[in-house]
Amino acid sequence: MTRAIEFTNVSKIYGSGWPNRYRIPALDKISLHIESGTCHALLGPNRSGKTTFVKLLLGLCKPTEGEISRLGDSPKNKSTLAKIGYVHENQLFPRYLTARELLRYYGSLSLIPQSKLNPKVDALLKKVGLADRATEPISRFSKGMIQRLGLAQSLLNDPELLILDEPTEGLDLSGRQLLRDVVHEQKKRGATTLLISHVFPEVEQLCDRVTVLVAGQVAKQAEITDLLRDPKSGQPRSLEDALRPLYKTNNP
Ligand SMILES: Nc1ncnc2c1ncn2[C@@H]1O[C@H](COP(=O)(O)OP(=O)(O)OP(=O)(O)O)[C@@H](O)[C@H]1O
Repeated sequence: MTRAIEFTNVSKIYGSGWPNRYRIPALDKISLHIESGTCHALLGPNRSGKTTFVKLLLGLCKPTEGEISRLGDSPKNKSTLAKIGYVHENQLFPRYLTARELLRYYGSLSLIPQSKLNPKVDALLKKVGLADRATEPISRFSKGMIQRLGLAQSLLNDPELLILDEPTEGLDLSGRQLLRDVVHEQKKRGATTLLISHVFPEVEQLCDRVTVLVAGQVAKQAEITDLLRDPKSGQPRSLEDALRPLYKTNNP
């Protein structure tokens, strides 16, 4: 198995004030890898460093120390961004564009040839349940509709790595099923999904493996099947029960 993501001894300290009067440690020498073709959950209490991990992965900020490999390359190599899809819990799109215009715009940025773009956009609008509202401006869309549009946008380039950052916020039951279908399709294609979530049942359903960050450090890494069984009694248990002790830990 190849590794889609690899962090080796990565730390990130934010500087704040002038000149860096306050130093805020967000990640502290974390090492972890994520195998290609799996769905991996990144969990942890508030301010444990999850967003910082994603920002480093996307090359939006630089590590203070350590090495990062993304799809076999450094995040400094921007060309691998074309192989990544990203969904954020609060998608911000130009509200005057229609759903179809928005997807065409992002598709052009992904260098999808024009001949393939229109059929692809129409297929994705259908997939996420927005085909009947494709020509309306996004300003008329509900939160769930915008989340669905964000999911469509993240799939335009058939991503090798799909990052889902709190993706179910605002999604109804069928939207959540859609998300499950998308993750299963990713796996079938041998593509990787990274899910950042506070919704444990969703993680139980979707993920193969889990990493829990606490106070900027890796507090646990395990197969989901191992976590869903109490090691002492052998009885089944929920992910929430398995991870509760880690969420009681105080952040720095
Ligand atoms: N741009 C920044 N400047 C200074 N400190 C920051 C910055 N971004 C994040 N931090 C700090 O880094 C730490 C980790 O934040 P981060 O957003 O990575 O956590 P998180 O696990 O995503 O939290 P949450 O679950 O609350 O979204 C926090 O103490 C936060 O205040």
